This record gives sequence, structure tokens and C-alpha cells, in this order.
Amino acid sequence: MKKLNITIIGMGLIGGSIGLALKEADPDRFFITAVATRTATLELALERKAADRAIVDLTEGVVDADIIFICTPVLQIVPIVEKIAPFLKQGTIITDVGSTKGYIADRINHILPPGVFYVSGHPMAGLEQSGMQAADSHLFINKWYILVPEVSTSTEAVSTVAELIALTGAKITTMKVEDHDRCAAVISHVPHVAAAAMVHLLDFSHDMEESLKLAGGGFRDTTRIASSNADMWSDICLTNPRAITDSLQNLRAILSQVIEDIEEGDRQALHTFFSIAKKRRDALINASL
Ligand SMILES: NC(=O)C1=CN([C@@H]2O[C@H](COP(=O)(O)OP(=O)(O)OC[C@H]3O[C@@H](n4cnc5c(N)ncnc54)[C@H](O)[C@@H]3O)[C@@H](O)[C@H]2O)C=CC1
Ligand SMILES: O=C(O)C(=O)Cc1ccc(O)cc1
Repeated sequence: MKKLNITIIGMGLIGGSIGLALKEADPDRFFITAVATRTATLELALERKAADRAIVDLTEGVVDADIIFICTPVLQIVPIVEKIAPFLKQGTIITDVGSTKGYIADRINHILPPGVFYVSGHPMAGLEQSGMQAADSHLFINKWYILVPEVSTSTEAVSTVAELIALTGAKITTMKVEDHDRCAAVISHVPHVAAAAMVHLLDFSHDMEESLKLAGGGFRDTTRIASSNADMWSDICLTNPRAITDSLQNLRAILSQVIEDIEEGDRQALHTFFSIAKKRRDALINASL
């Protein structure tokens, strides 16, 4: 049986994990080509068997592809589609894993050649680490993988991508593009901004060395995701600006209220603030176990 030609552009944490998971699930069904800018990344992808072939040249990497996963930072995705568009065969499916969906959706359909299909996707799985060295074949197991059919260009292509994603162990769900970007801002994008802000707060510490020495689990837990990749997070903020700034304004209002409650010595208000948060978080964590 002819193998399915899959090309992964951007062989980092997510691209590498998709390659590893698909090869582990069904090694003989796929021929995977990895495209990356750094040769060290490509060598590691081959060594870890996340790909069968590794290529620096984008055009060469996509000419025979049946399905292309674009796994680069969000602002690279549309320029990559523009570059590869003239070289794709009829029927090729392009899918991306970008953390924001509206920005790409607004631009991609204008540059897709006829007979090439787009499927909008976002794995809600990841880590604060990046690069092929952090890739993990089990990254997606039992995690949600969102598909956005509304901005995808063929229902058949959505089904094909969903079938591949299921092989990684992910649970598939669908969302509307606006709902996705608003929800992702609240549960992922703003928490990353807030975690980075907590680390910047150390600038106001009288003795940063001493503060860091004493930093316990609480600081580590709330700031883990501040170790994430700056390229990726700058792109996310620029491509989901409305939802992120709306949500940050809400966070500012919540913090302003806490400041007021502390200044006024309102123990009841502070107690209510913490107890509602505890109840809600405990319920969320228990529901997801
Ligand atoms: N890290 C995470 O937890 C998650 C990330 N995402 C999304 O997945 C995408 C990739 O993120 P990661 O894998 O974490 O990043 P990463 O930094 O681990 O990997 C990105 C890879 O893309 C390569 N790259 C960048 N520009 C390129 C170009 N023009 N051509 C070819 N390769 C290029 C980089 O060299 C790197 O190897 C981003 O769009 C991100 O928003 C989605 C879900 C989770
Ligand atoms: O490290 C974590 O816990 C994350 O939150 C990873 C993550 C980062 C970006 C996404 O779009 C989805 C998941």
C-alpha cells in the first residue's frame, strides 16, 4: 500500500511530537518529511525517528506531500503558505497548530491555490519547553485537540486530519473561530502574560538573590509557564490582540478590587475572593482528573 506522505514544517516541540506520535502509532503507514531551518534540529528528528527524511529546502519538502503540518510560531505560518503554494500538488491538505486561529483564517483563504485544502487546528497540549529535544510521543494523549471547521475549506479534509490526530491519543473537539480565540485568551494566553508579569515583579524585590533563594512551590507553580518561548508568545499576543487585551483589562479590574479590599482592611471581601477561587479551581481540577 502506498504510504501517506506527511510533511512537518517546524520540527520543534509540537511538530516533533506529532512526528513521534504518528510514527509510534503506525510506523509503516506514513512517510514523514521534516523541514526545519537548523540542521541540528533535522539530525535530531532523524535520530529520534520522528521523520524518515529531513530537508532544509521548503519547496523540496512539500512537492510530494499529501498532508502538511505547519508547526512554526504563528506569524511564520501565512508567509510559509505563500511560499509553498505554487509547488503543491492537487488535493494536498495544509493544517496548522498555531495557538491563535482568527488571524490565520483571515489571511489563508486568499492565498490557497485551487485544489489545496486548509484545516485549522490547535492542540491544547504543550509544555514550557521548546525544540525537538523536548518533543514527546505521548504529549497529546488524553489532551484536547481543537479543530475549527468553520474556517477550514473542506469537510473531507477535516475528517482526514481528525483521523490522523486521533492516532496521537488526543481527544478531538470543534469550536467556532471567535469562541476559540476568546477561550484561549482566558485559559492560556493571559495566564502566560500573568506568569511572566509575576517574574518581572521580582524587579521590585529589595534583594532579588535572596527572594529567589526563598522562592518555594507557590512561585514555581504560578510561574512555570513564564519559561516558555518568547518568539512564540510574542506572536500569540500580536495575533489575538482584542481577546487578550479585553481579558487583561478584566484581570486589571480584579486586581484593582483586591488592592482596594486590602487597603480598606475588608477581611470579608478578601475571604470571599479567595474562597470562591478555591471552590472553582478545586471543582475544575476534580472534573478534569
Ligand atoms: N509550545 C506549546 O505548548 C504549544 C505550541 N503551540 C503552537 O505550536 C507552534 C509551534 O510551537 P512549539 O513547537 O512550541 O515551538 P518550537 O520553538 O519548539 O518549534 C518551532 C520550530 O519552528 C521552526 N521554525 C521557525 N520559523 C520557521 C520557518 N520559517 N521555517 C521552518 N521552520 C521554522 C523553529 O526553528 C523551531 O524548530 C506555535 O505556533 C505555537 O503557538 C500549540 C500548542 C501548544
Ligand atoms: O505549558 C503549558 O501548560 C501550556 O499551557 C502549553 C500550551 C501553550 C500554548 C498553547 O496554545 C497550548 C498549550
